[in-house]
Order: sequence, then C-alpha cells, then structure tokens
Amino acid sequence: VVGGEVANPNSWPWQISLQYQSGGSFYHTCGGTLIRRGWVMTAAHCVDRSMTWRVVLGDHDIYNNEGKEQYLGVSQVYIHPNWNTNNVAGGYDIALLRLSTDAVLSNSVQLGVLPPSGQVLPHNNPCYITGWGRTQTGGSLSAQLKQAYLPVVDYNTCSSSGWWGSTVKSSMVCAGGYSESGCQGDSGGPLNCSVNGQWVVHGVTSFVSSLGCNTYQKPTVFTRVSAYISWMNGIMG
Ligand SMILES: CC(C)c1ccc(NC(=O)[C@@H]2CCCN2C(=O)[C@H](CCCC[NH3+])NC(=O)C(F)(F)F)cc1
Repeated sequence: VVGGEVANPNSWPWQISLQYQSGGSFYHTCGGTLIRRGWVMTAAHCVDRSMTWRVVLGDHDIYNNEGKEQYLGVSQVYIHPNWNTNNVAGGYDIALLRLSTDAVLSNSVQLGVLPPSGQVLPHNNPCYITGWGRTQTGGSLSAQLKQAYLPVVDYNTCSSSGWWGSTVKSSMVCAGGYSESGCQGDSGGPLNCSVNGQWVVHGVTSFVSSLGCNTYQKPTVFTRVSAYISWMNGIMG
C-alpha cells in the first residue's frame, strides 16, 4: 500500500496473509479474505504457480508472532476457469483456497461480508485497500498491515482515454488514482467498501500500472467480487 497509514491491529479481521514455503521458511506473497471458516478468496495470479501455501489469520506484523495468529494449510486451490495468466486485463483474476482446517473465529479473526451478486458501487463510494504490500513503487513490503482510503472510480471514468481505457473491464472495480494505491504484495487482498454502514469486500486487488503503483489516472484495479458470487457458491457449496 502506497500512502495511507498502519491499520489498528486486527481492525480488518478478515484480511489474511498468503505465504509460500521456500527452504525452511514461509514468505508473504499476497493478501486474501477469509469468507468462510474453511475458505479464503484471493487473486488467481497469486496462486498461478504450484507452491506449498499457508494462510495466516489474525496477523498484524508479518515478521513477529504477536499471539493472535492462526497458521492454516491449504488443501485445494480453485482458480477461475477463464483466468489467463498472460492477460490480467482479461479479468477472472480470482481464486478460492480450501483450508486444511477451519478457522477459529474471534475478535481478531472474522469472516468478510461479500456483496450481493451484480452490485456495482457509485463513483466516490468510500473504500479502503488493506495489505502488507510494498509501501512505494520498487520498495519493500510493510511489516505491519496498512490501509489507504481509495474511493471508487466508476467504470465510465476508469475506462476512458488517459485512464485505463479498454484494459479495464466491467467485471473490475477501480479505486483511488491520486497519491494512494495498492502495490506488489497487496494482490489478492480486499477492497473494503462502506455500504449502508457495513464493510463489504467489493474487490480483490488485481493490478496497478507497470509504470508504477501510484501512477496518475491509473487507479488500482480490483476483481469485482459481485461478478463472481455464483461461481464462488458453485465451488463452496
Ligand atoms: C496491459 C495489462 C495487460 C497490464 C496491466 C498492468 C500490469 N501491471 C503489472 O505488471 C504490475 C507490475 C508488477 C506486477 N504488476 C501488477 O499489477 C500485479 C499483477 C501482475 C499480473 C501480471 N503478471 N499486481 C499488483 O502489483 C497488485 F497491485 F495487485 F498488487 C501488467 C499488464
């Protein structure tokens, strides 16, 4: 997350850290959202490669154990069948992870609320991106979970020339586009939007400009969760 601030610990209790094993250690690579006790929603591009994954729930500082973390294995990865790893602009950047054991819910570990199928938020709807991603283009990951205010940029604006043009599809949500943005390592995490006084996970962090994370008129682009509710229900049952 470029800009914004460090979040109050566990104030986004559905945020997870997706980590891969290398040697004897695990490394943060993406965010995700706990959507059922046994299921995590993330980006397809995060799990393109076959790795040994683990999901960390209730985390704040990814480099220190603060006692509220749960470390769960991943027993199955379900990538959207239409996802094309060579074309993030095609959409379908969404995947579900079946956890090897169910999460234990608490003050620090809660389920994210998903939108109704088809819901599209208006321009400037208040949203926050959260994640441990780079804090500057080319910078390092954040040790502590960060948040940044990223209001919705409607499709009409986001797909116009000078903005993302035809790279962005109506199955995506744009947000931000000024000084705050997502950045590498935030992928797969939630776009948390305020709808009728409730936080709803409306986006899965998908891409930013290859010219830089907080590039002018290139807002962060998210998979629009409300476009994939039926697919997810078909998988999760
Ligand atoms: C033109 C379109 C196909 C396109 C649009 C944006 C990009 N962006 C990028 O490549 C930048 C630079 C590093 C990773 N990255 C990204 O946007 C990656 C997704 C890459 C998927 C492709 N392998 N996502 C993120 O960094 C983010 F923002 F989600 F945290 C690349 C291609």
